[in-house]
Amino acid sequence: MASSARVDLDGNPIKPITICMIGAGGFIGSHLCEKLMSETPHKVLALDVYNDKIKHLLEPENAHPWSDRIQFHRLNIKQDSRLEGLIKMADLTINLAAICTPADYNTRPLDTIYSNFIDALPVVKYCSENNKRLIHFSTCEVYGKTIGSYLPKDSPLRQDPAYYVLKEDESPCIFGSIEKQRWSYACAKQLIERLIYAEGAENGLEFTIVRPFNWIGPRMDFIPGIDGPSEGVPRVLACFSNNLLRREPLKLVDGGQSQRTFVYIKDAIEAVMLMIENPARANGHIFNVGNPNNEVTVRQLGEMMTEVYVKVSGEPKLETPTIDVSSQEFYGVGYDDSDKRIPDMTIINKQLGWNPKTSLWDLLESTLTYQHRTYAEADCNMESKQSSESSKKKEGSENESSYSVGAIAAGAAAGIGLLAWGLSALVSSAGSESERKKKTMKAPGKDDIIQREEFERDPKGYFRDLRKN
Ligand SMILES: NC(=O)c1ccc[n+]([C@@H]2O[C@H](COP(=O)([O-])OP(=O)(O)OC[C@H]3O[C@@H](n4cnc5c(N)ncnc54)[C@H](O)[C@@H]3O)[C@@H](O)[C@H]2O)c1
Ligand SMILES: O=C(O)[C@H]1O[C@H](OP(=O)(O)OP(=O)(O)OC[C@H]2O[C@@H](n3ccc(=O)[nH]c3=O)[C@H](O)[C@@H]2O)[C@H](O)[C@@H](O)[C@@H]1O
Repeated sequence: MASSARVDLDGNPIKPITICMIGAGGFIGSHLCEKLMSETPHKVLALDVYNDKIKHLLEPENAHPWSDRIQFHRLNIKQDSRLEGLIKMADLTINLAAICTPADYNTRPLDTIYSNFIDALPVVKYCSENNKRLIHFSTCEVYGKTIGSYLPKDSPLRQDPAYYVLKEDESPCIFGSIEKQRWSYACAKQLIERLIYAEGAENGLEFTIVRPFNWIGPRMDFIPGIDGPSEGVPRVLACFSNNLLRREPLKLVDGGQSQRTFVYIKDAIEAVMLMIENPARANGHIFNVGNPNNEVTVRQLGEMMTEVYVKVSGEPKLETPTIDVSSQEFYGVGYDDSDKRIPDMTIINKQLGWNPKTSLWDLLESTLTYQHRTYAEADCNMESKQSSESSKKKEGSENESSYSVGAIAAGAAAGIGLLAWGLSALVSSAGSESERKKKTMKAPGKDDIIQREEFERDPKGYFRDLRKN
């Protein structure tokens, strides 16, 4: 609970501050808001186009002790004159807003570049001009590919950490050619990092840059056809969760050979909290935030998620749990990939004493338990539609076990995540006859459908119009 006796890493009392959080309604923002509300006295001005992932923190009927400490402002930072005023009202701005799903980088490169560079410019400018501290969310993708990936496949140097460990102050940023539009995101993020760094050097902007390395957990992205467009392609955790929920084989892009390190969102949020509350130690730094101990190939991730899902759902494993797809088929022309991402932890360790704690198995178990409860148990099987009322009651009475009360309460009571683009999604699996199953999904909230439908009708036009402004 919030307490006035809280101290920073140097033993100084932490004063309550006001935070302007842009992109507060997203995956990371929702977890950060939850943490700030439940464990600190800080105030949050939460800015986003959507708020469905933080609705459970905002609803007055829940009579939260923090209701006077969080205020939602529905605005698009591309075109809203309220932005500067909100930044001025706060002590600290945290910018999370971005297009950050790889499926968009090569198919909507203009929107990706505008979102990650142009739209962030006014935020940096207002912070610099008004002497406000900025924590900006960049990405591990700024490192691009490892130096080792350019060595011959059988070179022993590929095993040498000097050729693959990614260091904030030493590693180069290695992207593919311009035709490989995958790198539009990384390149835009790199340039905004350079701009922020230059504002610090020339104009004294107090900044911290965060480079997340595949943070995963509950509420990440969307499940296509349930709380996102049926043709949408989210990040890998949601892609694989979707396949598992629908009893379809997991799709391994180009054989699933790329390697990633995954960190649990709750561990990563601890690192952000340390940055927020220790400005003297965090200002002027770029921090890798990841878990070097949780490295797997995407194929191994798929296999582990399959095993964990069998455990948490009680459903049998598919006869064919994975299939290979080419990146061109899955993402389209211009896709490319980061081969390996091991974060060096020296700087964050030295400055903030932070270390990740949760193993990959544990974080997948808690995340897939959430996914299963939120999505699978909210579905009604076609064949047993009549019994849906009793199952809804069961869903409402579920107790929280491995994840936060807030998240589960949101999933169960408010149907969080179940916003839906359509009233129902009929899904048939690609497995054997016994595994085949049809599902209808729960009805979404009316406001959410209207908002999302507008965007889904013409996402390109939506962003194109905004660019004109
Ligand atoms: N999740 C990760 O592991 C990860 C990894 C690397 C980098 N990041 C970076 O962290 C940040 C947050 O990521 P996330 O995973 O929470 O993504 P997210 O998509 O869940 O959240 C981003 C939020 O920003 C909002 N937003 C986008 N454009 C906006 C605009 N113009 N005006 C107002 N709101 C807008 C979106 O509505 C969304 O709620 C991003 O900058 C992303 O590039 C995340
Ligand atoms: O999370 C991060 O740290 C950063 O990396 C992500 O990029 P990436 O890891 O490539 O994105 P994912 O969608 O999570 O894909 C991971 C890997 O799984 C593969 N994949 C994805 C989806 C799928 O169904 N199957 C599959 O094999 C992809 O090709 C890729 O190799 C995104 O760019 C950002 O959210 C973020 O900046």
